[in-house]
Amino acid sequence: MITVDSLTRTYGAFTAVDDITFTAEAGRVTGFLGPNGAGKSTTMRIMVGLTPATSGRVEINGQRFADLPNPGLDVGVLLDASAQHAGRTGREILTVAQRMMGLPARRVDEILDLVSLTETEANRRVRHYSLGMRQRLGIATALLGDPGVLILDEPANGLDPAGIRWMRDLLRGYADGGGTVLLSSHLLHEIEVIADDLVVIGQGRIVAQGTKAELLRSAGTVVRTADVPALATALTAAGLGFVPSTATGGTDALRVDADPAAVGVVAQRAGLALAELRAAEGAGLEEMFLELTADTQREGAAA
Ligand SMILES: Nc1ncnc2c1ncn2[C@@H]1O[C@H](COP(=O)(O)OP(=O)(O)OP(=O)(O)O)[C@@H](O)[C@H]1O
Repeated sequence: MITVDSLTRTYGAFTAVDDITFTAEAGRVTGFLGPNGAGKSTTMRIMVGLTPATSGRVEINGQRFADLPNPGLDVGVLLDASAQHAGRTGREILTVAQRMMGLPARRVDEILDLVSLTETEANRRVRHYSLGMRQRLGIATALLGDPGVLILDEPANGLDPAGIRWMRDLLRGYADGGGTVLLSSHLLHEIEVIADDLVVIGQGRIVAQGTKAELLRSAGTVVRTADVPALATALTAAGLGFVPSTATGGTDALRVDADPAAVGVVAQRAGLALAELRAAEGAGLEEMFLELTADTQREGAAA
């Protein structure tokens, strides 16, 4: 379990992480989601002692990272897959880590097998690795000490669809076995399929958090009709909030902050024919993400 308590990090007058509090639970995959520059990497760097917090604290299974005697046995970390020594082979990098953690030599072969890096690939220098291979090696290093907690910053970056699927299955199995997984992404779709819980951050502040199911539920209803202005008038008269929806791919839809039954009643009373009426679910989460972070984005749209 990872506990983040009132964490703040400032750089001069700039607040990169602004009083954030959340928990990543054991047995669950927690997605840490936010647009570029939101503060995800800074938070993760603080978690593993690479950046000091200005205030607040982080505990990993009840202990500060700095107090863990052999951190690799408690927490696996992948912050930047390209930050590996380019002149070493994958096997050498894992062997150094294996020795530092005091693990048996056979663990290197086990882990290479687990991340599907072949013998030939393992003996190649990292400068010749593709980004996807670097991610696999980074995940291998994180998993080497069989830790109970994984902290992964954008781990799907550079993986092809089969690689993403592989990683998803691996992390799912890890969490199902009782592990804690915290993974960040600025891509909602990447995280939506794998996360059980979501923490959404924008401009250093948490803008939403909860189980994925809860956040999906709160996404409302997508409703499509040929006469959007009339529907908008009826919804306003009924006191229901709404925004234009892109979920249907057209401009003839709204997303309403109410359940489908309530929206259906409003439409029926207004004598409007509906082409579509459904819970917003996955599509709604994307809109919610864009909406939640719209005020706080620095670098344009998130996905
Ligand atoms: N050492 C530093 N000095 C000054 N500002 C910094 C420093 N490190 C990070 N920042 C700023 O803090 C903010 C948060 O950066 P961070 O890297 O944590 O964002 P992020 O959510 O990980 O973004 P991305 O998805 O782009 O990786 C950014 O505006 C960044 O420029």
